[in-house]
Amino acid sequence: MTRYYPVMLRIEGKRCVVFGGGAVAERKAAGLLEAGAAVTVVSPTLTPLLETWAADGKIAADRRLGAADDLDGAALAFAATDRPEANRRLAEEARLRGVPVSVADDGEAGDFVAPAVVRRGDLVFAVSASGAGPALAARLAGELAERYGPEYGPLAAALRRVRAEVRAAVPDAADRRRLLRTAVGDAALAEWRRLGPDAAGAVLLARLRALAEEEEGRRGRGEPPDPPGFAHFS
Ligand SMILES: C[C@@]1(CC(=O)O)C2=NC(=C\c3[nH]c(c(CCC(=O)O)c3CC(=O)O)Cc3[nH]c(c(CC(=O)O)c3CCC(=O)O)/C=C3\N/C(=C\2)[C@@H](CCC(=O)O)[C@]3(C)CC(=O)O)/[C@H]1CCC(=O)O
Ligand SMILES: NC(=O)c1ccc[n+]([C@@H]2O[C@H](COP(=O)([O-])OP(=O)(O)OC[C@H]3O[C@@H](n4cnc5c(N)ncnc54)[C@H](O)[C@@H]3O)[C@@H](O)[C@H]2O)c1
Repeated sequence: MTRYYPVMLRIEGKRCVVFGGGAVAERKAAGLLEAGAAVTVVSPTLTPLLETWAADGKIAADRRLGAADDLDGAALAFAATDRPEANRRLAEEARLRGVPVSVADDGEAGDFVAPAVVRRGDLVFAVSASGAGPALAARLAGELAERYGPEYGPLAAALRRVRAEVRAAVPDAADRRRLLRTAVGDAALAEWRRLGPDAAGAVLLARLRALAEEEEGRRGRGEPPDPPGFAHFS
């Protein structure tokens, strides 16, 4: 059993090679495109959607069997053919070149595994069962998608601006930390939604200070903080 280390990779514009052109390859290519990668699919056959992406220039497609030199200059590789021997061989070639590779039919044979992903703008949920049960990862990600709907996308964008404002305007570290915790409480999140993405930085900061003062008041009266999970910070 492998204990994986989760990361958020910057792969925009980087060459990512997917071997195979079936449903699994399509899913990996879709995830890579979401992150702006330069995707090359190498496979004798492609799904209709992969064909469309190739025709539209969204991906590069080489309609043939995968070969070792496809890996030259790659940042990531995915061995997602339906041929276990081909996947294993391509994974070995990737490793020789120092290219991290995932293996679709045998997670343990690769350097990394793909999580189930839910994107809400800057907010990204990635769930992994470390190869124990991809369907469980997919199910739990589905639950997160229901709990955290599309409204969390713009909300994260507003929070990014609030945070920039606080970092620029509040020199005291403890004060900053207190404000930035208040900025992710239920009341603040509702406020960022209400004010929308175009509110002036000074307005956002003024609202945040007011909310922090209300919170101080609650704390003074012995009432629970917002959000409740932050109790252990204070
Ligand atoms: C999460 C997700 C992300 C993605 O692919 O982008 C993903 N698999 C998904 C779906 C899925 N995959 C499979 C089923 C059928 C049910 C079942 O078999 O359980 C379903 C469910 C479905 O289709 O609904 C079959 C399967 N998958 C792997 C093997 C081989 C093996 O176990 O080693 C086999 C058997 C093949 C065979 O029998 O021939 C291997 C891997 N699949 C992984 C990721 C990595 C581990 C992640 C983890 O454990 O968390 C890993 C190790 C490598 C990798 O691919 O990175 C995506 C859900 C996306 C979403 O819907 O949100
Ligand atoms: N990791 C996962 O999420 C997951 C999920 C389901 C299945 N699987 C495994 O992944 C494999 C692929 O699944 P699929 O549904 O996409 O299969 P598929 O049969 O739909 O597609 C396989 C693709 O690989 C291509 N191919 C075959 N040999 C090749 C080679 N040497 N080089 C390049 N391309 C080659 C085929 O032309 C085809 O396009 C399955 O065999 C299964 O073992 C993995």
